Amino acid sequence: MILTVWVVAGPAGCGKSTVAEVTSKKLNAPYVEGDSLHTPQNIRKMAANVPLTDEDREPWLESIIPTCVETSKVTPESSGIHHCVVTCSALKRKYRDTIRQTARYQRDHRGVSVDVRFLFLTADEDTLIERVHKRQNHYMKDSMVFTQLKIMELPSVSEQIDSVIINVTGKSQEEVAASVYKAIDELKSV
Ligand SMILES: Nc1ncnc2c1ncn2[C@@H]1O[C@H](COP(=O)(O)OP(=O)(O)O)[C@@H](O)[C@H]1O
Ligand SMILES: O=C(O)[C@H](O)[C@@H](O)[C@H](O)[C@H](O)COP(=O)(O)O
Repeated sequence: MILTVWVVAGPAGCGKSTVAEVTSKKLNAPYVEGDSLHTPQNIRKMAANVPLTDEDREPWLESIIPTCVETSKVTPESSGIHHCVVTCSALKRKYRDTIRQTARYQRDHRGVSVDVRFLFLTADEDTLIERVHKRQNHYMKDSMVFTQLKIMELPSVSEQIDSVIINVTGKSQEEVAASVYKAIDELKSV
């Protein structure tokens, strides 16, 4: 049994939730909204325009894979290939490495084989600001985009084994979906 977790990553407004829905339909897989895994303290901080520290992010990042395993209802006895989709900004290499590490932990200590794949969405600053501004009922303010872009590290060449970068600037939702399907095919075969 293998569970592939598709992490739809990138800064606020890049289209994570939109792409996660498309990916979840394409793979007939459950979809976990990563923002729902934050502690109330983290949400209060972000709503007050205070960027999270790495210490704040750690328990959140560590909860991503276990939540996907639980949501997918896979156990060491399950058979076949399973998929789960989750949104998580995962802006820095070390955040993605934490997610990769928690996947290895599932295999080594829980007997559940988890592969992680990152669909990393990026867009120019103006696009992100405009989209976050339009988002309703969300705790993130548009100014948080600036701090996110400051710390963001696009997946490096050495991460190409499990990650694809998709620049969504100027692309319609249909064009983004087409790029996502292509990336899924590429990453399925590694
Ligand atoms: N390709 C696109 N072109 C234009 N608007 C988009 C596109 N993808 C998403 N949006 C819109 O941008 C806003 C942010 O998208 P969302 O999926 O919530 O991003 P995120 O989850 O990364 O914050 C939403 O209003 C959404 O409808
Ligand atoms: O779409 C968004 O509103 C953001 O991407 C949001 O998901 C936020 O990024 C995280 O909740 C954690 O914050 P960091 O990106 O600072 O780790």
